[in-house]
Amino acid sequence: MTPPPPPPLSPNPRQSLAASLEGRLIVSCQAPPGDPMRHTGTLVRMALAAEAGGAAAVRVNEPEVVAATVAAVGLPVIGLWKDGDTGVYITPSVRHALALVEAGAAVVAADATARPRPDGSTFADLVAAVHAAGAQVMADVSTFHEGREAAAQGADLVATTLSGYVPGSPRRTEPDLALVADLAAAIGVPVVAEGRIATPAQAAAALAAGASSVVVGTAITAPTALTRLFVEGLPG
Ligand SMILES: CC(=O)N[C@H](C=O)[C@@H](O)[C@H](O)[C@H](O)COP(=O)(O)O
Repeated sequence: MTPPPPPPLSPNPRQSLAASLEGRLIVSCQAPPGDPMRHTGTLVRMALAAEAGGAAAVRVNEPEVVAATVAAVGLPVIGLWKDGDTGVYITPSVRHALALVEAGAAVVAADATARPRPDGSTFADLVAAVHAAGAQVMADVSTFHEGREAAAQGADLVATTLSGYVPGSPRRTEPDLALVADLAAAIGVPVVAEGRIATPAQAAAALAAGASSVVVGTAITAPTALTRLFVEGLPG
């Protein structure tokens, strides 16, 4: 009797998530404090629209919104938890990170700059805790050095999110494609281009610079900021 065929190899979830994002768009569905769009049901609808439009994943703020998005949307959810707006405010502690995993985030995005974290932990502590809980980590960095360190500390993805937004990182109006290119040439984990990508051409340029995927937020999901841009562009 011929033996039964071996069971199919179980896919490595880490590799399969990275593969599902390769060359694709991630939509950041967030709204700042006080914005009329900052409403869980509204943010979930933004994520559904991103899914309908062909996005590969969504990036979502706060555990409650992560949980509601996971329940309604069939895409991987990259969760972050913004707490405050100075210093380390994107998923600043291990507690914040684990709350996002508990809410169903497949990936936790967290500040991976060298600045002190409020719970005294290191970025490596956060990576270890998130991995032990079964999720992956996207390191939000502002410089090449931080990106290389984050990869060495076990980050699964490195994103240019904080370039231009921390002390010592010059304010910019354009995406930091030089940082994308430098990181992509130097580190062995996927580099995500994020921050000020405002057009499809800029998204394509980010991929050409070596990004494995591209996050777009404001240009897709921020009607208040976009309205203001048009209003300020009018004469008088
Ligand atoms: C610096 C910071 O706190 N960035 C945040 C990170 O989650 C969001 O406010 C941005 O909207 C997001 O990075 C996407 O960028 P853009 O909206 O430029 O496409």
